Amino acid sequence: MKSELELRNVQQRFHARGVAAGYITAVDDVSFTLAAQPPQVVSLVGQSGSGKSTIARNVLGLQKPTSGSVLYGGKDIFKLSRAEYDAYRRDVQPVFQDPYAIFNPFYRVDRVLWKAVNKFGLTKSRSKGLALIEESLRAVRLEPENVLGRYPHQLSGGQRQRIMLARVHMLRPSFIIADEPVSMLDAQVRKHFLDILLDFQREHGMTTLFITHDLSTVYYLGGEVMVITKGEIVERGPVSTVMHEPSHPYTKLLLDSIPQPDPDRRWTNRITVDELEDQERADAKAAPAPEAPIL
Ligand SMILES: Nc1ncnc2c1ncn2[C@@H]1O[C@H](COP(=O)(O)OP(=O)(O)OP(=O)(O)O)[C@@H](O)[C@H]1O
Repeated sequence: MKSELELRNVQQRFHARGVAAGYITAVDDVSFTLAAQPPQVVSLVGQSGSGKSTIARNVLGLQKPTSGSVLYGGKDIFKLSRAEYDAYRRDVQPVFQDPYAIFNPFYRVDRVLWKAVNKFGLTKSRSKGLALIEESLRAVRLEPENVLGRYPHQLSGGQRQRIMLARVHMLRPSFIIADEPVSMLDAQVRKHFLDILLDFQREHGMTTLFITHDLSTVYYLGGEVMVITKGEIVERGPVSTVMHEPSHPYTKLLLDSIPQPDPDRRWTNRITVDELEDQERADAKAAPAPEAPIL
């Protein structure tokens, strides 16, 4: 049975100097569910510092929330048995922004793929392992002879990212947690990467949580989107609805801040959270005063 990933009232605080409380709340009472079936793409979009990566780290079990829980198949991931944890680690796969940090510069890139074959016991035979690696490289539109045997610095950023996707393809997880995976890639390579994720959804039934600050990427992927600001998810819905009829003022500001590719229309709408607060204060002032309670 395919599992479900759920965040239930997750709060993440970090100690911080120079703030009165002595801590900041990076993630504030966040709850959402990601279903493995039907496979879906859910984007989590928000500005820098809004808490996106912290949520990714919570989901991946890299950071235990201060309170609340992360559930996989209904069980708290921080309380899994060894065997359950191993199953979870295989079924929920990360893809990060900078795969260069994951590759060891002294080893050929093949090692990352062989490690997955061996760690998860995909096959014991070397020839079958190689066949699996080659099949997965082709699935992410890489020619094995062009990448195998090379060192990480001999590949482009887009090729390194696709090697990480080949690893995902071999493991066939139910969930991919992709944290800003395309922000360092140019438009063409970015599109390739997103198309592969969409293939994974359609052909292999994988659900992706796609973390980004870029609304055009969210638009391209489709599916659902969750909008986060200051650690709180303020809106969730189908991408087309949220983009065309945003219900939260922050989402409206985020949409207004998309640069226009028109040289005659200069992009002046820079968005800041302070600006949002100013606008909220102005709205509050403009709103009619609440009626006096009838005593
Ligand atoms: N380990 C940590 N210790 C202290 N503060 C942290 C830690 N990790 C994150 N933070 C703070 O928590 C807040 C949310 O950070 P987070 O990295 O989750 O945001 P983000 O939306 O992913 O930003 P970006 O898009 O820039 O990566 C920020 O104020 C950040 O400085």
